[in-house]
Amino acid sequence: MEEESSDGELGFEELGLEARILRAVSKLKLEKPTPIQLKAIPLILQGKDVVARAKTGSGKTLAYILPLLHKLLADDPSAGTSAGPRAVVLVPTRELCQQVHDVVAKLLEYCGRSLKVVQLTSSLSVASLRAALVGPPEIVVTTPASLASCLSNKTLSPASLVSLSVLVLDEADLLLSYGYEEDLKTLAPHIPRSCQCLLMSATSSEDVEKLKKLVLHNPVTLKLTEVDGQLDDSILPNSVQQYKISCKLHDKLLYMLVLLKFGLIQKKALIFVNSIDTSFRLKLFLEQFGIKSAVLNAELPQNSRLHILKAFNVGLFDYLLATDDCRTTGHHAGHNDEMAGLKEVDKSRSSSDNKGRRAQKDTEFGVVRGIDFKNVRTVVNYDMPPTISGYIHRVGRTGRAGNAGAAISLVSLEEEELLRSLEEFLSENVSTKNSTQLGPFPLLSGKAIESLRYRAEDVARGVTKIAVREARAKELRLEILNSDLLKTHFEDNPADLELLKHDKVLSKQQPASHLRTVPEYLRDPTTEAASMAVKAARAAMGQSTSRFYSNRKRRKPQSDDPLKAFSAGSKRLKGGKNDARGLPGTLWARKKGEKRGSSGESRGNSKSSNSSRKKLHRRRKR
Ligand SMILES: Nc1ncnc2c1ncn2[C@@H]1O[C@H](COP(=O)(O)OP(=O)(O)OP(=O)(O)O)[C@@H](O)[C@H]1O
Repeated sequence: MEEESSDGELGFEELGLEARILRAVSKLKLEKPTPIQLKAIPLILQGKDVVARAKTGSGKTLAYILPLLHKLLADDPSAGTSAGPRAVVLVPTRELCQQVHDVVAKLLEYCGRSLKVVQLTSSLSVASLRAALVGPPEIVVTTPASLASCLSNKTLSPASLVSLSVLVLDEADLLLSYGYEEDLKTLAPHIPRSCQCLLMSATSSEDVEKLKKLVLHNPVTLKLTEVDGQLDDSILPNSVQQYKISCKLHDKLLYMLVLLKFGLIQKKALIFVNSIDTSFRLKLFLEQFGIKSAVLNAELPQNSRLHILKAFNVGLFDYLLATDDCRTTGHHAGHNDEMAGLKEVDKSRSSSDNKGRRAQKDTEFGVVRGIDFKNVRTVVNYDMPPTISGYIHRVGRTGRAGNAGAAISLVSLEEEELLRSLEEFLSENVSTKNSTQLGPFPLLSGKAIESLRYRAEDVARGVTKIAVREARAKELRLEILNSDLLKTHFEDNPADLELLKHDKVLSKQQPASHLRTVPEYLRDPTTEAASMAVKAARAAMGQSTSRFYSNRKRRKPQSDDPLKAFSAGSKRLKGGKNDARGLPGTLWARKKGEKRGSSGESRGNSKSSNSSRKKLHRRRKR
């Protein structure tokens, strides 16, 4: 990789990790450490407190987990059991608890030694917390609130933290904005002085500084800028191309329809909206045109959310409409401070109101922040996020681990101010790399938009406020009904993801069949060529090797990008209309060997799950 290429050809073997970990890494099919892993792992192995700041999707999780496991595995098993956990990983959301827990569990399985890892979240009863802490487990993954409540309700005695040898604050830039300041202050005095503390974050902010002071001792600070001694200030992966589309607010449904119906964006796509109602409006609208999608928001029960994330990750549906928790209704952050967005968020959440909010709403939930979505090729901002940090976290859900991705923002007149601030921020804070600029989206022609306008406006009129309210209530009812059953069912059959469909049709009326296809007379040859370009790009999979896998310097020809090679204003693709060879080496090609719905999870163990399946189906029919 050009900008992120790292120290020569160093591999995991040269970082000082022990053999069992190296075996696990190779089973995970990781070829080379990412830049942040290269820098952080040796320092952590030396026992230093480390603050690691690296962009979204850069592999920070393994940067701390691998040396953490090394340290625990190296301990003498004959030394007897310790009073409490040896390592605690603090994350801001339950989804992240699950994610980090799963990564650790997988590695431990491959390492072949039975260290115990548990996750503690506030959804667990005191009895379940007690059961989880029996042993005690060597590794606990939790939110600050859950750990603090374990201490206060005595499920974990403060004295047992004396055996703590590693504490990790993951997604540190989010921990305070999620309202955990008081919890962290409660925990800090119980952390032994000898405990090694690690702080991982995608961005820097006053919050990160505060946390650093609260728990770290004389840490080494790593910023991506310092990796390789190269100037790389980007806070977003350079493999993500950013685009903007200006349109009227009431035309957003139409624009979205054109992008999806004409296949102008690469799947899978994560589409962000700022309110739950908007996500249902969009869903109801799209399903009239035969385009299925699922919604994800903080209102859904936790089991459903986890299931939706898993189903999306394995490719059971292509479009996920996510309402993220922007935590502010105010305007964007000032552009001079990188994390001003988060500060603004903080102001809106004084610590005194955190407890109240937690009771009303599931605040251990962030929909997407830090979540490692697999193979998301496009992020769409249907609504512009109200803060710059929100933009960075959204866009960071694509282009992960050096894969190619695109971020497209639909910008209405009302949102132009936000866009201006964002662009100003990017130009002031980010180096001149092309990926940091928002260019016009080239595959969309005025003709394509007008061709679907009449139909779109007609259907949009039918998606009334009442229809949205009903669909939202129906979805919630169904998901609550499913939630408990999902829990027991998936404990027994974790791979049985297809059992529930999250992209089911919610409209009362079945979509009209004539809206599913675009008739010949509405088709626009230029847009069809653009659509073919996208398809060809997708078909040209296997050409793109993750940037992290290669330490060799690679050239990235601009013309490899179909969005650059093609403009809706021109009639032809450079390199031939249907010529997949002339298409995307980088931007839109899928990762080698990647197949739809085959991210390593099988499609279900049908025998053992038949009765649960029937039960679930009976419930859903009712
Ligand atoms: N050395 C590696 N080679 C290839 N892929 C890797 C490597 N290390 C991690 N990955 C993959 O990169 C993806 C992103 O990693 P991770 O979730 O740790 O990113 P992150 O830096 O924590 O991002 P965020 O700040 O958004 O949470 C994951 O799918 C992970 O499996």
